[in-house]
Amino acid sequence: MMTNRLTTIDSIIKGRRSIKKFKSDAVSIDEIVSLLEVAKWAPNHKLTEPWRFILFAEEGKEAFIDAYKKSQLGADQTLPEKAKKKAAYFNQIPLHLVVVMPEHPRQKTWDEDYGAVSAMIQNFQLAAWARGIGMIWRTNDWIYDPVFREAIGVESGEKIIGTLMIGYADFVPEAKERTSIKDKLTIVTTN
Ligand SMILES: Cc1cc2nc3c(=O)[nH]c(=O)nc-3n(C[C@H](O)[C@H](O)[C@H](O)COP(=O)(O)O)c2cc1C
Repeated sequence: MMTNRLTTIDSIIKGRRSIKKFKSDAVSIDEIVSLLEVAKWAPNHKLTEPWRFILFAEEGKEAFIDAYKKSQLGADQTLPEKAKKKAAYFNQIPLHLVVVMPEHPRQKTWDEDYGAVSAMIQNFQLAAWARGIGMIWRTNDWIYDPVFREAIGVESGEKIIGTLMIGYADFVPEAKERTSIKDKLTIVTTN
């Protein structure tokens, strides 16, 4: 019994991939909310729960894409071809979830909060993967752009940790090799 459970957890961790090609099928907002309810059980020091989320779904996706486009306008206020293509690609993705962290002024707490949000996001990715939902965690340059931040209502003193682009996978890429832990691990057994 225990072995089976561990095998399942291990295979979800190892089998999850970042997804870039999605089916057009909608993902239920309620399901995302339930997955976030699961993911919130991530370790977080002093229970700061240092996260909030903005979910862009249905017609709301346009607000996300408009914010992206606004951040990409050239000096002549035109949208470069590359950004137009990206915007069209984003439009095909069922959901966009922006993860936001309050930036604590104390470095130690900031570091702990960033660790907690990262753990929360990975919980979310894994819980979603176990239910057949894929995503990619993106940290593109424009999430740092004040134009994008303001357009989606991120306040000063908040950091966008990433955008999660979510849907059912249309293509699951091959796993990229990981280094053997033997090359990364020092074991100390004597004093
Ligand atoms: C903090 C963080 C930021 C990432 N940002 C991007 C990104 O901006 N664009 C992208 O294509 N992938 C991004 N990724 C996904 C990684 O590239 C991906 O996890 C890695 O290539 C391994 O692939 P896998 O997740 O399928 O195992 C990010 C992952 C993390 C953890």
